[in-house]
Amino acid sequence: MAALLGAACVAALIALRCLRCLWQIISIERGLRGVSKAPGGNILIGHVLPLLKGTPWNIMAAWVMDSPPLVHLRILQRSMVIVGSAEGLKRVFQTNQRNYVKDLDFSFHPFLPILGTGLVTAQGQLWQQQRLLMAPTLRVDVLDDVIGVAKRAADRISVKLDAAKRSGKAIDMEEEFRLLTLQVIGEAVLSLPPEECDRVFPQLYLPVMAEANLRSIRPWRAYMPTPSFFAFHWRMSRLDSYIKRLLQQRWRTRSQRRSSAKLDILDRLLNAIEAKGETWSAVLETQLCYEVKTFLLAGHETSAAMLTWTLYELTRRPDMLAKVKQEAEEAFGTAEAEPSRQAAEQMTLTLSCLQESLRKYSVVPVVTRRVAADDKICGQHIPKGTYLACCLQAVHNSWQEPESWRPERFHPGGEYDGFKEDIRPFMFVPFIQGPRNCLGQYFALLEARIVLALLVKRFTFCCASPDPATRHPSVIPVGPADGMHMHIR
Ligand code: HEM
Repeated sequence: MAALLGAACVAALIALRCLRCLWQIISIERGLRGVSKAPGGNILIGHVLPLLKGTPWNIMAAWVMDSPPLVHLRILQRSMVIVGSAEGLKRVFQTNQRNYVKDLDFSFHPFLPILGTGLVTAQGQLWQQQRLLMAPTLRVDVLDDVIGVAKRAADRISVKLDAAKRSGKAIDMEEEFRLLTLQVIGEAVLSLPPEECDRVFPQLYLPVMAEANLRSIRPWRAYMPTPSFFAFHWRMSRLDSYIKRLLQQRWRTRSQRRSSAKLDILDRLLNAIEAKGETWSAVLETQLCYEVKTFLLAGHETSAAMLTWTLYELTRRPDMLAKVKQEAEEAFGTAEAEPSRQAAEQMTLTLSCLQESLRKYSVVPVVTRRVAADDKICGQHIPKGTYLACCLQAVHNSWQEPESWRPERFHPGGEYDGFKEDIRPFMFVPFIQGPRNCLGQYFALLEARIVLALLVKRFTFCCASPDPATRHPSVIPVGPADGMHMHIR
């Protein structure tokens, strides 16, 4: 009798939860009545099937461009609104930024075992605290050193390119840029030698990221005890031990390192922590481990994709390539000395090429958020609990002839300058905008300017991929679908 009563209680609790969930769905859906609905959904699973018919972010961009500025859809029980205009992004990223939190239970969920409470996935006070601590290290202090780190990486890749030139074999520049950007971030953050980066990261870090990406589309992989499940946990624990060992050693030797000429990002971070009067603890160690993995994630594939697309586009615009080479000659000279920060920052034409690739290819096509309290976006009511897909790609595609690659758009008096002043920063959002914008944007653009300038100065690249411009259908950051094979002359 007692067992029966217990079972009835459990069943009643489950039923109550289901009813509550249903009520939430109904009230959010009713609140979104005024927002145009995406085509093709059904009552049971919402718009899952139409989204699975192609690349989800391309489909979302097409929907919101057909019915701007907002489109409403449902993914299983989650009501979502696609935001596809600069005005809408301004509300979410800046004007009412605090109301739009990271959706840790949905799109970020598969990455939480890796990123934990690192900066990309942190919320509230912890985020604010960590952002304040880290912003100076990435935005100001380390930038002078990035020039040398990037130049050394370009010198190393040049040895490989020379070998490819002699052999006549095509080389996959996407893969090479991925290794290069990992080496750059490994050296800038942890002073890791390149061989160590090449040894550790492809073995431990890249496979766990690949598994997390797979879990985004097939969430059940996180719960099924398959060989990949166990391999993921084994690699995670080895990666964490490796990073934590480095952290402990650094903390012990921090006073000796302080007098050394070159401080890396970790040195600067530890100095800032010590200056706050903090002592070493397991909590601090775990937080720093998350931050290191966050830098690795945020800082390499994005930059690699930007470099790959820019190199590809330059092979198709000989006039622009000649100007980029000219700029490189001026910055580096024939002796190829390390340029000053000022000289590097004067490579504005190279910068416009990188910016135009970020616009055309929307390397990060969409970022997601959750609405903390009822709000209005572009005059439409958006209820608490709604998920947002901020469609950066839709905004980038609303420029004139969006598929054409024209760095001139970013030159003084170009298309970018022509946008109304109040929305201009939200018409170009590869790094988003506002308080949660990308902390590594200056780092990434400086690194890429140095690498690109040196490579086009030294080599001639000819595309060997049959279909190089096709974007990867399912992985963010978006690179080419099948690598970027090039012959070197
Ligand atoms: C072309 C290269 C890059 C692109 C396109 C890019 C893009 C982005 C975007 C779109 C976000 C916002 C994500 C969101 O709010 O959901 C972001 C955040 C972030 N990025 Fe980047 N990123 C790049 C390079 C880098 C590099 C090189 C680093 C580190 C060295 C970095 C570190 C970060 C961090 C720490 C955040 C989190 C900021 C916060 O939430 O306070 N990124 N990035």
